[in-house]
This record gives sequence, structure tokens and C-alpha cells, in this order.
Amino acid sequence: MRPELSEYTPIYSGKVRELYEIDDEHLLLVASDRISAYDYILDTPIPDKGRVLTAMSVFFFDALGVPNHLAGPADDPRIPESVLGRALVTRRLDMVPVECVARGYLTGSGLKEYRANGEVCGVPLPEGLVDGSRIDPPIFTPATKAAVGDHDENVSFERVAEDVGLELATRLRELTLDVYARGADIARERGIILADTKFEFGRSSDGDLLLADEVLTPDSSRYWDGALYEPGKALPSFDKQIVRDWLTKESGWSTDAGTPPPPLPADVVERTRARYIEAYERISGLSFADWPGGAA
Ligand SMILES: C[C@H](c1ccccc1)n1cc(-c2ncnc(N)c2C#N)cn1
Repeated sequence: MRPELSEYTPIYSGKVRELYEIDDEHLLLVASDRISAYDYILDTPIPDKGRVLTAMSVFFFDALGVPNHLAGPADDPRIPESVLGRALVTRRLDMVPVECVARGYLTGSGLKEYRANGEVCGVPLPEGLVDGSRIDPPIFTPATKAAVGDHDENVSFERVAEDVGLELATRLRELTLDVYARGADIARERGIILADTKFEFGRSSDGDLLLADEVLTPDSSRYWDGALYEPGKALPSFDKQIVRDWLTKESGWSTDAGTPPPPLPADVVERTRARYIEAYERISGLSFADWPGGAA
């Protein structure tokens, strides 16, 4: 008999995820079906988004073999039925207050910084790069965690070293770049570019540095369709562009409307759900139908 979610104490509610306390040593990390676009949480959920992104994290945790915070399988008996398949039991860690970002392509806030001063987080880049240019080898571009609703602030490696010490900052950079490179290679072999990603790390009670949070999902990474990539060409989001295009080209809403986006039509929801499942099945080689928590 599985426990009810109400038996656990909620300790954090993010835009699309929640964190609960199971006991002194264990947490329950829950991924919702909520989707965000243009800094709004949309009214319309994407069915199975939480389950697909949880499955992606578990695939990469297993495939990359990095010491991590998982404390049980996807069907762990401590997971309530209501969130089965979109929740994971994790060890409670002392989280390192750094957003550990790796970039293999120049876009987003990194591109903005590069255009202003030719570098990203203090890392100089060659001249002449454009939106979508490959950054090879990938670079570590950390950020400080922003308050809910704010954007993280890109910071230099030196600032991270001041905040957490040079030894830990160096280890975070090494781990971030290694895990990103190996994960991006796995995805690229299956036709999906992970342009960049954000990791979180924490220390266990016995002092080990463990990979935490979600790993290499479309919510923590930019997913591009490798078949469409040309050097120097930034691509639309593999998973969110259907929603973005409907909102800005068909719904009558605009990003400067000053009002929340309208509800999504059923076909946009279904096509987006299919994109998440396609990304998972292509990268993992597994069938989403085999993942826990599906309709009985
Ligand atoms: C921001 C992020 C978050 C993730 C999911 C939902 C809401 C927030 N978060 C993760 C922890 C955290 N704290 C202690 N031990 C851990 N193993 C983790 C993890 N993962 C704290 N915050």
C-alpha cells in the first residue's frame, strides 16, 4: 500500500516541480505536467510531461554513472500512487548554491553577454560568433540562484571560487563539463542537440559531492533537432516551439500583451506531449509505455 502525498511535508514549490520531505534523510522530488513559456506558467498542463521528464532524468543518471542523489527506483514503494512515474525518492543533500551551466552552443543569455563584451562568465570566446555557433570545447558558465520568478545571474568562475572555495569550484566545473559532454554525445548520436544544460550538486551527510535535481531534461537544457542544425543557426526548441508558435502566431496573444497567455488548444497539447515522448524514446531507446504510472 503506497502512502498518500499528503503524508509528506511540502518544502519547496517551483514553477513546474515540488519538493517534499519523506523523512530526515529523504526527499520526494515531484515533476508536474505544467509547462512554462515566456516566463508564464501556462494554464493548460501537458499530460505526461512530468513522467517523461522524470524518465529522462533516470535514463541519464543511469547512463552517465555519476554519483547522484537518487535513493530508490522509479517505482519505489515510498512514492504515492498519485505521482507515480513523475516523482523520485532522493537523498537529502546540502545543496551547493551554484547553478552549474555548461554551454556547447552560443545562444540565450550567453549570446547576449558575448555580444556585449566578447566573453561569457569571464570566458573569452573567438570573434565572429553568432546565435547558434558551436562552442567547442563547451564552457562552464555558472549562475547564482535567483529568487522564484527572477532570472539567474551569470557569474564568473572566480566569483564561484570566492563563494564556495577554489577546490569545490574546480570540481563543479570539471563535473559539469564532463557530464554535459557525455550526455550531449549520447543525445547527438540519436539526432538531438543538447545546446546547453544546468546541473545542481549537493553534499551528502558523509561529504560526497553528488549530482542532484533533474538531469539533462528539456526543462533544464535546450533541446534542438539535430537534423535542422547548420553551423551558426540557432534552432527552435524541440519541445516548446509548438506552444511558442501557437501563442505568438495563432492565438492573438503577444509577449507584450501584459496579460497571461490563453489556454492551449487540444492539438497543441497533444503535439507537445508527443514531442516530449519522441525526445525520450529517441535518446533512451526505451519505450515510454514501459514507464511507471501510466493510465491503468
Ligand atoms: C531547486 C530544486 C528543486 C527541485 C525540485 C523541486 C523543487 C526545487 N531543489 C532541490 C533541492 C534539494 N535539496 C536537498 N536535497 C536534494 N537532493 C535536493 C534536490 N534535488 C533543493 N532545491
